[in-house]
Amino acid sequence: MNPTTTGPGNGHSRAAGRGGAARREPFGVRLRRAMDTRGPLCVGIDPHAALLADWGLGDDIAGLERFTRTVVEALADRVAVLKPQSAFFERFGSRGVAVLERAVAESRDAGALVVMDAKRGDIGSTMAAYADAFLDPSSPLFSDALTVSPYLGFGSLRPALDRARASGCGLFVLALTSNPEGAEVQHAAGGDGRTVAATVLGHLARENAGEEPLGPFGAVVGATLGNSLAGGTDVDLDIGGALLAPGIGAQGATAADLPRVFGTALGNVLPSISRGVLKHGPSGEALRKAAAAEARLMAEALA
Ligand SMILES: O=c1ccn([C@@H]2O[C@H](COP(=O)(O)O)[C@@H](O)[C@H]2O)c(=O)[nH]1
Repeated sequence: MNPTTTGPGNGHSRAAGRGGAARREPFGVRLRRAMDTRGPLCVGIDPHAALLADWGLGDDIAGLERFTRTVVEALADRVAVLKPQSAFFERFGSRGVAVLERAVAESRDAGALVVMDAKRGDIGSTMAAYADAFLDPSSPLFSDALTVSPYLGFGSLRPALDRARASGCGLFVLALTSNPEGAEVQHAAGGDGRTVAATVLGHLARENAGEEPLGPFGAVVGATLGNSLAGGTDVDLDIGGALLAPGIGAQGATAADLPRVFGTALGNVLPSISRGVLKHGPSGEALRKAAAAEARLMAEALA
């Protein structure tokens, strides 16, 4: 992470407008550049009730507003990616969503890429509406990328895949999640004998084929997976897209786990930390120091 970075690092300029009348560079190009110049780190904006209390804030809209503004002002001009967790905003209803809208716009204006962690997934016709909500440049929640769930069938994501590509955006598709319960679905074998995770990753590799330096479609693969991918699995993480790796910090994984989990795909990993950085607030300076230290650790681990 370059602490002196202040300009837009996301291929988006005010001149082009937030939605961007000019054609946006593909997400994989923008993400690679952001990781290379700002450091390979995604910081999650997860305003847990417990964190609001730790920061001396109320579990109310004013607390949510202050928390979010502090994180965006401290980090959006220097970290590669910010990842607001939509659930923590939705729980305050429309006023929480308004805070989220401002956070997305201000983060992007300050140069961070925004991955909206909303984990949407539905039948194709409804996926088209989710694509309108998060991947249409005219939407108030327009983000650089969206997390999506493939468990209604990878093909049900088609409207979001197409919209993301057309808008210069990306998707992160759940493949091997960081929580222990994920294995019962993701390691299950389908009719062809392949695990669900391998099938999802195979689809992503095909969608990204020919895209350099990274395709627009990434996978979520938890940093918590330990040795579970070491030999004897059908999982291939070389999908030509980024691997968003949550689970570092509060969920127990560390930078030292990354080489073991990701093997030859290590160079495409985007480590993600929420509480592990946010616990250093409410001081903006302390948040910046924590994020810079994590970015350094991650860069070393991925080198
Ligand atoms: O497999 C997954 C997918 C998403 N997440 C999300 O990342 C953050 C993790 O927060 P920490 O405080 O760093 O544990 C959170 O928003 C999750 O919903 C994940 O953890 N695992």
